[in-house]
Amino acid sequence: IEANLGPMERTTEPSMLPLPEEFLGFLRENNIDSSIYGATDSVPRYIRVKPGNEACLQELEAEIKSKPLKLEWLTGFYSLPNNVQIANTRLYKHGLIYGIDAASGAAVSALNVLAGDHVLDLCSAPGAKLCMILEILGDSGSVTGVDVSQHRLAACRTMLQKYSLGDRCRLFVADGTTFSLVPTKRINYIDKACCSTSQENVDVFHEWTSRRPWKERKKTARQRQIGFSKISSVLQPPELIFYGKKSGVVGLSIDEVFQSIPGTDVSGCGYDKVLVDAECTHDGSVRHIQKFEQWGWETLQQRVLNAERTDSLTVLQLKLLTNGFQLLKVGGSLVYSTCSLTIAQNEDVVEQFLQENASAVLQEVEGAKSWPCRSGRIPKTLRFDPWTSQTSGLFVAKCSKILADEENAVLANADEEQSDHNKANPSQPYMIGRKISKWDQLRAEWLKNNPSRPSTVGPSKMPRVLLVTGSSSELCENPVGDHLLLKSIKNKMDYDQSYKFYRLLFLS
Ligand SMILES: C[S@@+](CC[C@H](N)C(=O)[O-])C[C@H]1O[C@@H](n2cnc3c(N)ncnc32)[C@H](O)[C@@H]1O
Repeated sequence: IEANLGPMERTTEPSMLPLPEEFLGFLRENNIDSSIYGATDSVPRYIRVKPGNEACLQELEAEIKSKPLKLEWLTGFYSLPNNVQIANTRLYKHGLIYGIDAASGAAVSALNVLAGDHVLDLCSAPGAKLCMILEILGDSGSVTGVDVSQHRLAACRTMLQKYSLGDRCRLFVADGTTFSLVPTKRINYIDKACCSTSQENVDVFHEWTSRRPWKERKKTARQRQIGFSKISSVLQPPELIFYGKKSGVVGLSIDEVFQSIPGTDVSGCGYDKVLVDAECTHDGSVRHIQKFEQWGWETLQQRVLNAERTDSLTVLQLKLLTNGFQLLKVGGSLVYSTCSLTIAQNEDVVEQFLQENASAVLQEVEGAKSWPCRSGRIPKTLRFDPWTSQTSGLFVAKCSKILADEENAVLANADEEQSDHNKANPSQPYMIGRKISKWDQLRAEWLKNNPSRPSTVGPSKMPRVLLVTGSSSELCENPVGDHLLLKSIKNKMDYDQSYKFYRLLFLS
């Protein structure tokens, strides 16, 4: 594994921390070098400066008596000696700088957020990455932050308010594995028939305030509950704990904001960018591990290493990644990151996800060639660690959502097909695209060049079967139309199955 990961520049010095035996066992099991916990002194403290406030850094320098060093590889980031405290400085108190590790900044940068994007941050609390996304977004688009922990998300809300970044943000306490709300701006694209919108609820969201009377909050919660039972079968409805003036919520009815899109329909109206900064064992976060010195090393076993927790974590990570991808629009990008250095929580999760999702394609992270990080075990994935990067440990993988390859090929020939189609004699069989010759050779080459997308599915190596069917080569104006087409194919398959032509085990 180490050979695949590439060399980690390190010393053989053991950790200076009195790590407990169970933790050392966990590190050995996962091939993680315990000396990273001795590298804490060489990992600087990083700050990000709100764009346009770089000139104030001289004032910071005078206050902390140390010069912030500009990070050449990451815009807006500066490093400080790790023993410097910024909490009492004017810039920090006025929300012009905030602490965020450079590796975390790289994960956000990998997302390549553009003006106007609608972004989903599926595990957003306490919110450093969310703040950075909002800063990059500026005055367009929206960000939806989701976290299962109410108190952590409340801290995130405080952060947004302190840094005056909440205008385009909405925050939901919800389970990221089942969250299913798309950006409200995209709702027009959805066939209203699939999401019943009640006309009885005429109440709309007014500007958010933390001082809404208790009665009003209760009324809203009750209406939302009613709306939800009509719209979706999700058991625990998301709780909206904050929304900014331009987050797309103000002026909408409860039904409109809590419109849940069933299953695969989301592709046409989903988010442009999704960040899944998943819950993990935090073993790469050297500062986090250091804190157990104060919290007591015995709690590390229960908080980090509990076997039940670590086993179910990979299941949770895969579910978060899968649901995040489900909510991504076709053509959008998703970044999966964790602050664990284990293979199980990173490459293994990504590999399994790619096997199960044919429309997910791993992408090279733009600009990463100049970043001080290593490649993960899967090409195109990145690993940051204290020795190589002088940052906390972080794994980053980026993927995009494409139409299935075959559909792409059909689209590429769309013009050609269109003219053929116009000339076609309806009594003759209709052919899509060019005739494919040398099929077996092409297939073998493709499989060799795409090892992450094998011809089999899952550990039992079921063959992956592609069913090609045909319809008009013009895309349906409404994405639901294409979904209905897929449903009609499934009906045909079910019919075949019921007559035992073949057994339908998977349909993706
Ligand atoms: C690594 S932290 C995220 C850090 C955050 N992105 C930031 O930059 O500050 C992981 C978060 O995932 C949240 N989490 C755990 N299980 C979740 C779930 N099922 N759905 C959504 N969030 C979850 C945790 O509460 C925690 O806040």
